[in-house]
Amino acid sequence: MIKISPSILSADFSKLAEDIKLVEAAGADMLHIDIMDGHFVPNLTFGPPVVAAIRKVTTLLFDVHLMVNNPQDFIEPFAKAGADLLTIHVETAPHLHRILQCVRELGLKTGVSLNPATPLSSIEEVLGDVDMVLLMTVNPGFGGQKFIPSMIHKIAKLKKMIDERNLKVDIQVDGGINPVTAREVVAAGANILVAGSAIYQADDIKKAICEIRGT
Ligand SMILES: O=C(CO)[C@@H](O)[C@H](O)COP(=O)(O)O
Repeated sequence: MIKISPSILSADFSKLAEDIKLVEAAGADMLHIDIMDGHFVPNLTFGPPVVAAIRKVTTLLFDVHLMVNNPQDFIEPFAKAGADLLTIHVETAPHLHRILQCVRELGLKTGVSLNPATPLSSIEEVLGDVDMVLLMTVNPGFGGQKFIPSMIHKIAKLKKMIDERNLKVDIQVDGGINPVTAREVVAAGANILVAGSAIYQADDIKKAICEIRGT
């Protein structure tokens, strides 16, 4: 089953609650919330108070993607704000195992994310400790970028690593996902697709979600 996680980075922030309800009504499986700090990535987005505020308007699972330096400082605040799944970038966490343990102890699902240039070998030792791996298919920071085709091979390689170890780990992809690239990433092994502009810029959001999911 392919799951769709619309990225609110592409929503209209002046009517964020409304835009979240739109994707919920259109059949989204979860909500992708990009947390950017202006250091790890060259952009700024939301802090815990915004996440706590939107927690009141939807029951969608909150898929919180931390693109911040010092992620250990933000785990508890985002857990309290209502995150369900917290994804940490491997590039930001020298003590990755400890951070993931901390996320799990707070009762949240754990994700680990890799930038396009970061090799899969960096997560070999924690693959058994995560619920999800998020492979960035663009360089993180902005919506509306072009999918990087060489990421298809990386997705397939990760799928093989997971299957060979008989693990149940979701593969999420994020960046440049539209109905065309969605087919390619799913064929390679991805099962959770994040999409921002392809959903929020569509005339018919429900149709866009169905087309990306392939239903
Ligand atoms: O994390 C990011 C960008 O850094 C994404 O979640 C974007 O929001 C995806 O946007 P599209 O590429 O789908 O427009």
